[in-house]
Amino acid sequence: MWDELKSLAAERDGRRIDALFAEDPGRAQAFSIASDGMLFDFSKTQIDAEVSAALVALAEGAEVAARRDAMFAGQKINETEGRAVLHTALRNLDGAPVLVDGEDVMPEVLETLTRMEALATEIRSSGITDVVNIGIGGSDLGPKMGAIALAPFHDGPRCHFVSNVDGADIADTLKRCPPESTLFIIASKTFTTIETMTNAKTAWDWLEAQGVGTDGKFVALSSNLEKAAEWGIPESRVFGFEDWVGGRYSMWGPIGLSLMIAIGPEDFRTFLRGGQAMDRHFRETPLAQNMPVMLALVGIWHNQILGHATRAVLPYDNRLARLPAYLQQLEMESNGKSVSIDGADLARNSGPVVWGEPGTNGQHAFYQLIHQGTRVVPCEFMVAAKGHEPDLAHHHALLIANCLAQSEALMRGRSLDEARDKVAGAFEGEELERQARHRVFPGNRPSTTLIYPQLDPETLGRIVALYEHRVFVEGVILDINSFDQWGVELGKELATALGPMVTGDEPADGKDGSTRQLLDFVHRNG
Ligand SMILES: O=P(O)(O)OC[C@H]1O[C@](O)(CO)[C@@H](O)[C@@H]1O
Repeated sequence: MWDELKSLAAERDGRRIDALFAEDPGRAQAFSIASDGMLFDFSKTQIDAEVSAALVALAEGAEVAARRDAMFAGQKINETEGRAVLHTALRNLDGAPVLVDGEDVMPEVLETLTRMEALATEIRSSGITDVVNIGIGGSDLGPKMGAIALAPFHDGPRCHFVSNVDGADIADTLKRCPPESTLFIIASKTFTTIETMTNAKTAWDWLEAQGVGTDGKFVALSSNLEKAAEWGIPESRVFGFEDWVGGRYSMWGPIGLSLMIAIGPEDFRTFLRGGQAMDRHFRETPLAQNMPVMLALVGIWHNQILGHATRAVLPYDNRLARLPAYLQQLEMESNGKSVSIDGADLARNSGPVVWGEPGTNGQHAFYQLIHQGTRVVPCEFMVAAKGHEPDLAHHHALLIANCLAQSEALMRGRSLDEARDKVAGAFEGEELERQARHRVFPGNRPSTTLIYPQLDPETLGRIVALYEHRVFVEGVILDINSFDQWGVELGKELATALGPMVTGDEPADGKDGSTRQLLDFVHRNG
């Protein structure tokens, strides 16, 4: 099927997307999927009925449906770590049994959720003014992205997120927090991550130095209950989760506690319900109408078939400002691999480089390259039909107009003739030609748009689950294990070894010339 897709791509080389709309008045509807009030429109791509059928056949050939069912059934599909992959159990609110090694995990999942809700309710009414989530990667990006996204629903204490081992992060945060009314959440699946442990210790020392003490000031979220216990945090304030919740898939459970405290248990449940609705859609809808499946297949068409190495995620929703960063971990840590599940070299490129910024800001920064650069960057637009500021509806109308204008401009472009007309009054002769050429937009650049009524907890849940399943489908088709992350290990090991060389406690013998030179600079200037 890969070869067939390559030849379909070759046959379509140079064919204009706008011409496809002219040929087929029903194109927009035919290449869109509506589900639970959201609409995913992928009609502004070169995908036509034949390509779409071949992409779906690719997914069928990779047994996406069977692998999906194996994931939901608790099979150990994370094969390099021998683990099940069951973040979906965290949003399985009706409690239908989910078995791991023959045991139903749901009673414990729901009990933990209830305990989290009790603590969140207590904290929201206890005079705590500030909550600081200390975590990194999956223990930071999800709740932080969610807290920004759901700002209109934020009626709990202020929430801060400290992740970087750079002392600037915690120092700047602590300046904004009153010690007597601040709660710290240590969020770490392993409870060994150096950044998180270093920041947690600094917070601990700070409270002691302020004369406030640490009693009742810490909560721990982890799979490593033994390590959490070493901190002396009372059991009632430790929330465990199992190893079948991957870090970057963990915001639905205990790692989401800061978000739950911010928006309240009820809205957090609504967020879970949104994720659950997307799970239902993913499990029950035929592949060709399945939103995560088609989102993944559009990505495969652009990356593995057409060779576009990056993808821009462009939310026209300022509160989704951290979504691109969240998706970078979700997608690149999951599918940035060079070996297939059986350990052989990957037959094709791994997942794309994902990047982005909210619109309209990005328009005034990097869109120049997207429109006129030599490389094609497939764009993923997102926008809400309605904002949360009824008095500022004119802002929202402008926002939507800009979002739609960008996908139209990318598709249509501007021809040399049109560019000549633009500058005809100002230049003539050779200069007119030269000036006109600078104003040509090649167009025919693909984009998709995800549109939803309004960014609320349920919609956010749907969007996050949509992308999780997209990553899963892409991983299955590429034959990648999307649930391990061995590629982060080497840097961690080398950083541990370099620590004493930075402080001067050990010589830098054996290091390469560049590393020695950089260490030398630090020693002379630090
Ligand atoms: O939650 P932990 O164990 O502190 O890990 C934080 C992050 O570090 C990583 O392991 C990568 O270094 C991520 O996968 C994870 O989300």
